[in-house]
Amino acid sequence: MIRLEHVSKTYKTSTRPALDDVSVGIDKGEFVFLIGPSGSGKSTFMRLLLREDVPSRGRVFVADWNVAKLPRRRVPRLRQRIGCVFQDFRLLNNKTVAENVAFALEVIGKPRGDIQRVVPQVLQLVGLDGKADRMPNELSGGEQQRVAIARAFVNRPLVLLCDEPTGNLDPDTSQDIMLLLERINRTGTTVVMATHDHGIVDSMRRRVVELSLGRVIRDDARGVYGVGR
Ligand SMILES: Nc1ncnc2c1ncn2[C@@H]1O[C@H](COP(=O)(O)OP(=O)(O)OP(=O)(O)O)[C@@H](O)[C@H]1O
Repeated sequence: MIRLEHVSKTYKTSTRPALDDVSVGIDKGEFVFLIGPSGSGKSTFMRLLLREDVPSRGRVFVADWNVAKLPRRRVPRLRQRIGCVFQDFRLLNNKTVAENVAFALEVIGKPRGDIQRVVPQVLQLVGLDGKADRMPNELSGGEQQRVAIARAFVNRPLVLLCDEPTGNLDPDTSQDIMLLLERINRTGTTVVMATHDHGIVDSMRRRVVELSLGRVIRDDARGVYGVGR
């Protein structure tokens, strides 16, 4: 589903590469934690998958797309198939919960009838039925993250990229969000999650890819965060 082949990325203003000869393959339906200290290259990894940037060297594949080679007009289609969830939720604060989720479908031109059918379904999936008409500021942080996950998932992406999705949440709420991400993963969606959260990585025992200074220094099938980090 995702393949990086000898990928290096050096930003113009930087001397050392943000990614340095990274080769990683992620199969459909995998759940992968991307860990490493601040500046190790996790966000760069995700940005290359979304074609927000292109590698300086090497090749990036998502599904069958050679991402860096995609014509510009095809990039929206790639991004439609990749859902994104962030630490700071990034909801539209002047729209209700249902409208936030619906908006993701409106912008890609989904028919109104489809939108009215699938939005309640996905809100139920994420445990927000009954909250469709609330505004984001009337929700807890965990609930806001559920809205963000619903919005990322409503179009059934191939891949869900989660950048520190529990970074603003307390441990119990974080566990609930992880259960939700696991449920989404069980639908066959590939999940890649960048995190600094030791507790979560250690409790889930999923694949762990660790970056350090832009290099993959560990790739464990059922990993933990690591001793002493
Ligand atoms: N747009 C940019 N221009 C120049 N250098 C950048 C840019 N984005 C990232 N970098 C550099 O690339 C390296 C990797 O950064 P990246 O954001 O990928 O790390 P990260 O692991 O996601 O960090 P964090 O955990 O803090 O989000 C860092 O040295 C960073 O300073």
